[in-house]
Amino acid sequence: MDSKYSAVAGVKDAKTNNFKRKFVNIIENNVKKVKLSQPDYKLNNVHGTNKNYKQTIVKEICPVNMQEARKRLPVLMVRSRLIQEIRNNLTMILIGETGSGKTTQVPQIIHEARLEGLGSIAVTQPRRVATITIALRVAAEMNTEIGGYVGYSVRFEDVTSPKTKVKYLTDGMLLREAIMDPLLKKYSVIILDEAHERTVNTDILFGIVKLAQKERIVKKLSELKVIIMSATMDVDTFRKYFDNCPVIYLEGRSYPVTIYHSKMKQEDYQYAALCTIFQLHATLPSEHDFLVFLTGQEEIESVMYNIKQIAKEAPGPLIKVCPLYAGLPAAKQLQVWKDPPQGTRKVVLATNIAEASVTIPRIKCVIDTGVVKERTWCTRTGAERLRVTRCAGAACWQRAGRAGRTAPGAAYRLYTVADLKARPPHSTPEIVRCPLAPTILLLIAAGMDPVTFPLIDAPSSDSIEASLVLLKELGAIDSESNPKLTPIGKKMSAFPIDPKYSKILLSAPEYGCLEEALSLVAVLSSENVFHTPMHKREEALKVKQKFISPLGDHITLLNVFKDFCKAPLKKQWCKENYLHHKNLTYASEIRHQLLSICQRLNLTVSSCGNALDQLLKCLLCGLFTNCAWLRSGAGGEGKSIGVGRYVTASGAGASLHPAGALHTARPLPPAVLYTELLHTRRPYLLTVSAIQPHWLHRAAPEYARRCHASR
Ligand SMILES: Nc1ncnc2c1ncn2[C@@H]1O[C@H](COP(=O)(O)OP(=O)(O)OP(=O)(O)O)[C@@H](O)[C@H]1O
Repeated sequence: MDSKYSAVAGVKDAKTNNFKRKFVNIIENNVKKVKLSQPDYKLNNVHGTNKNYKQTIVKEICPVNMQEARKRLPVLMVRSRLIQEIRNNLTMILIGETGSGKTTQVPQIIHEARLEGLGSIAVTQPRRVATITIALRVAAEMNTEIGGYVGYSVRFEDVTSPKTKVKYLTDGMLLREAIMDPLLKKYSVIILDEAHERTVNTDILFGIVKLAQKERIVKKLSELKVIIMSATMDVDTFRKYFDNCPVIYLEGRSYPVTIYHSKMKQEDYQYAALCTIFQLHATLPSEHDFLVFLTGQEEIESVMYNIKQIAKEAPGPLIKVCPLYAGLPAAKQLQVWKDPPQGTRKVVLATNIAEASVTIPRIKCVIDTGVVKERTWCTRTGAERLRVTRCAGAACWQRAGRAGRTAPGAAYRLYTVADLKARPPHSTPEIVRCPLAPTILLLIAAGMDPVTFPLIDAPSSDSIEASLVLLKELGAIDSESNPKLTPIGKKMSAFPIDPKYSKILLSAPEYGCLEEALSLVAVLSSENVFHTPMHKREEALKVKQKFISPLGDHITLLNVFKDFCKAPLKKQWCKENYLHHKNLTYASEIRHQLLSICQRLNLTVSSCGNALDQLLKCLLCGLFTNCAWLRSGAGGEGKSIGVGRYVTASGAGASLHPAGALHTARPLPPAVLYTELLHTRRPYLLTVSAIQPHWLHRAAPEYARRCHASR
């Protein structure tokens, strides 16, 4: 709320010189001016699982003069040299400025020179939205339909065909393909893009492709070329890891980006962002769209609300605000690529999902707050901590690189030059700060040894051990040393979801509740279904009451999903009930896919009807490590750490989240099952249900014994 008031105060200031004096000062000047030209557009044909939304954005992704623009890209200037290098080397690192054409052009260059031979080209991306938009762009550039020669594959959506030669896919999807075929035989070229991001999946893929290359030589199979790409990566580390492979530096970028730095430290980055937006808004033409980097959904919604309020009074053209964050339904994410009506400025408020790879045409100004919300995991307590932290230098350069892609641009950094210099150049790899059980299961399923697997940066042995213990207790592996998949582990790895969730599905027939378990796991694997707009918060919470179950959040979610499935006019129904229509639709698509895997595995699909405690018992089979007990004394006791009314099995203190169904329950249940333990300002248990403590013994006897012994 504070930010709202300070922002509105900012508007009042904006009408006085006070505002200008205050915020013009934050910028250091260094301007270049270049003329812009406006492209005209045509609509291309696309197909996919959701035709409509892709058609609405494709015209912005594929302007008619695209081929002209392509020719000017720096990567095409060195086309023949690049072809030669790729021919001569099995592995290479390609470094080129943001926007130089690596992601969209290198696969095309390879394909045009037929370097892939009979195989195909895989290009990985860390993020879904980038994967889809880039594939659409490349299909248009190659004048072919998406899903034909060019396709993409993201979780729960595969738009490829046997014809596909250039396939964009998320790193997670390529990892899943590696389980089925660790030698990745259908590919002759694999491009691992945005290597600097160091997601767990990409880090594992580095090892997988390295091993596959060697193995294919030993087995006298066709060779596998590997290209590692980024604009901002730690070259020495990668080069060493890839046996001193050659590094190709690509000079030049599409258009210049002028960088402005704040002259002084900004105490409130949201306020500084708002002021910068309106300062630029008052002076720049409406075709200059803005991209503002913020840290998360709540912050984006709050800034969005403030912009809309301020815009009513501020000088300048009309404003269209577009949010862009991971939890937003895919179709809404893609709306960001749509041009606003003429005379209107688009202001995109994004998290770091828009930081790398993407090109949003018309973005001429990037406003970078310099912060990111980072998730870390504590091996000992199993708690995930979400905290806002300064992003690494590489991320700052990536963000600036989102401007200057279709015309010259500018990046306004709300932090000082000294601050930038003090930042670590690269972020800590995800693999050393995340739970590893899902990844280790995939590695074992692909026949690899998780302990000796070659990694650039190895996670701590504690972290690997904790994950192996969890997999053993889930029944996925036979032992922690020299682990092999059990029959149930093999089935678990068939599902593209966390092993805790696949264990729930595999246990459900025993509890007669697979119908309900499928719905719930689908909803939990989708994004947040509740829509709580800031300005209608009270009303949204009131409407939510009708779904709330005294048993807790899981059954509440199930109630929502069941009613959604029954509603004849789903969109309208969601609107009236403050629910995200797209996220629920996505959940039903996920359910559909999970159901077909269950049917393939011959699982009995039946319903537990009103005996919903069966479902909760079944949930415990996968989420048994996520139990918490009510503290006996007000201040807590024993070995618990931190604050909160509950203590988890690992001794972490936490409170029920205020948005949860059990928050106001009295008396509070003595034991609960939670889906997530999240540490934001304080530790919270998220998506919580009441359970009976003795259920744990049947659901996970081995764990219950260990847990009992240590309590
Ligand atoms: N959707 C799009 N709309 C308009 N232009 C686009 C689009 N996608 C790509 N381009 C153009 O192609 C250029 C090259 O994009 P590409 O993603 O290949 O660059 P890159 O070198 O991989 O950049 P990064 O390192 O930031 O990922 C962009 O700068 C832009 O001019």
